[in-house]
Amino acid sequence: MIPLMVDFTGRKVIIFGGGAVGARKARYFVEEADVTVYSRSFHPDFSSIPVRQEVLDLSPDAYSICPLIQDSALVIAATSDPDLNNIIREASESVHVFCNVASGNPGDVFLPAKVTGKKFTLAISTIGSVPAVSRLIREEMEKTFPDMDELIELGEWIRESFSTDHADPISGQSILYTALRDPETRKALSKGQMNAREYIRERYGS
Ligand SMILES: C[C@@]1(CC(=O)O)c2cc3[nH]c(cc4nc(cc5[nH]c(cc(n2)[C@H]1CCC(=O)O)[C@@](C)(CC(=O)O)[C@@H]5CCC(=O)O)C(CC(=O)O)=C4CCC(=O)O)c(CCC(=O)O)c3CC(=O)O
Ligand SMILES: NC(=O)C1=CN([C@@H]2O[C@H](COP(=O)(O)OP(=O)(O)OC[C@H]3O[C@@H](n4cnc5c(N)ncnc54)[C@H](O)[C@@H]3O)[C@@H](O)[C@H]2O)C=CC1
Repeated sequence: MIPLMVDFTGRKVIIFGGGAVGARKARYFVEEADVTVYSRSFHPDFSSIPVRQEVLDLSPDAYSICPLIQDSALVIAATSDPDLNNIIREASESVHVFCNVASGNPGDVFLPAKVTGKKFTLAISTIGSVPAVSRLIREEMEKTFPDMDELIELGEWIRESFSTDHADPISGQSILYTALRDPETRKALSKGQMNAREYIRERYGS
């Protein structure tokens, strides 16, 4: 399994199954992708998720599923019937489209737990074994890096303000590398961007 960040803008995501799990997956993609959900019933959460909802009783044969997924970027098999989900997975494979499977044989795509800010995304996965651990790690990351966006903004400023050949005399590493690892930087940052910049100018400025 190889992690990637994928741009789904303008891409089609097809979800089969409109239960709680289908709704969670729809919410995961809806901000970016063009999402259609096929199901014979829809969870109430769908009333607040702007996706195309198609009422359909799916029969367990790949031939009827293939036309629905042909030009999609990702298929999600989230019905409550693992056998049907497996058939959706096989249909996806036959038209060379990636497939995520909620229950049944594992698909070839897993959805991670994620922490997202303005300038970053952290994704955590146990590749299907214990999703509760992914959630635990996600919560730990949120506690450890509440200032991630601030840190990135500071990093951008350091890169603009110091030339790349200006190394820290003590560590010999670049200012960017050293200042981001300096615990005093994080302390200063907790009092604001200007405070952190002032600290870095004093500590690392030439
Ligand atoms: C394979 C995968 C499907 C996929 O690829 O989409 C999958 C499958 C299953 N999840 C199940 C249960 C739970 N899922 C969670 C939570 C999350 N599950 C997510 C992803 C994934 N879940 C993918 C693998 C990701 C990985 O490996 O890390 C997260 C990360 C993202 C998301 O989907 O939102 C989200 C964390 C969100 C957050 O950050 O909070 C919790 C914990 C909780 O909610 O507290 C529980 C209960 C405890 C437990 O069982 O661990 C069950 C058993 C169903 C049953 O039989 O009851 C299955 C089915 C099976 O395992 O067969
Ligand atoms: N991947 C994950 O993160 C998790 C997966 N699961 C598994 O995901 C599956 C779905 O879970 P829920 O959404 O809670 O189930 P659910 O029963 O609430 O929803 C299933 C949906 O599939 C539809 N459906 C089933 N057969 C159909 C058919 N032949 N044609 C058209 N629509 C059909 C139903 O109408 C319903 O809308 C379950 O097998 C569950 O064990 C459960 C928890 C977490």
